[in-house]
Amino acid sequence: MVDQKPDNIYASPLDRVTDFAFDDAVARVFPDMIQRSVPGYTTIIPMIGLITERYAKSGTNCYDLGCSLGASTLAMRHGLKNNQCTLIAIDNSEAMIKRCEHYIELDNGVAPVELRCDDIRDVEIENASVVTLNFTLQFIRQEDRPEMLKKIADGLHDGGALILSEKVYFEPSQEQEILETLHYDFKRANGYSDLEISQKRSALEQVLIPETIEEHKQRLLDSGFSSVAVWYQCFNFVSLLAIK
Ligand SMILES: C[S@@+](CC[C@H](N)C(=O)[O-])C[C@H]1O[C@@H](n2cnc3c(N)ncnc32)[C@H](O)[C@@H]1O
Ligand SMILES: O=C(O)C(=O)C[C@]1(C(=O)O)C=C[C@@H](O)C=C1
Repeated sequence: MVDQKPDNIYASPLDRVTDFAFDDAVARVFPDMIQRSVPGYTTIIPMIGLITERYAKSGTNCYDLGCSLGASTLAMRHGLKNNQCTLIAIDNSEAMIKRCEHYIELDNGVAPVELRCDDIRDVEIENASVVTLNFTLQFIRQEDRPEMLKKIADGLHDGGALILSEKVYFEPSQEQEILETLHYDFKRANGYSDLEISQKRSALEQVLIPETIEEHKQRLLDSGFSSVAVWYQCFNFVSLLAIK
């Protein structure tokens, strides 16, 4: 078993809250952290498998960009049971990749998985039928996002799919306030204290930059995708399916 712990990273008062990073401490608590923090995560993961099954084509590559511990990777792998594809999972956090290796070893899927520790902005996307960005693009600098999405669209075959899950924000601000409040209610219902919520909020402020659903849709269309649908939303977390 890979050792994993409950998330109490922000439970005690910190003198100074530093920027959130995907380091060893986060990697150790990550399964607990993401499930308790992202409304709908436990629904989105199996649906990534289902979407992969529909769009994957034998003889192509499937990519999971920002794979963390491989939850989305393994969902994709299970969706590949009827296809001969190579699954390429990439993350630039060494702590995540080291642990991800163990989770992949423990899994009984058959599709070969290539695990790479690399910056997804620097890797080539080629001969692809399915690409997943499950809560990763939000951590990429905004000015780098158009090029990243254009590279993905260029690397996909016609009819190929990008699954893009993101935290989003809303305009007008009243809508934002309602959905953000419900997100914090979700965290509280999952056992996070007000202190944990506020310290994590400060840690993420400069690191996780959400955009509106409209901005995401327009940029995907501008990047070369022919259609974009929101297939899932819970509060301020959404998942889009973009088809080339
Ligand atoms: C919220 S997690 C992704 C969760 C994962 N996809 C899942 O479904 O469980 C975001 C991941 O993106 C990775 N990441 C952020 N920026 C990256 C970059 N430029 N290149 C590669 N990975 C990156 C982080 O290290 C982190 O593991
Ligand atoms: O928005 C928040 O408050 C979160 O905790 C979200 C979020 C995410 O969307 O990735 C941020 C960091 C961790 O990876 C887990 C969850």
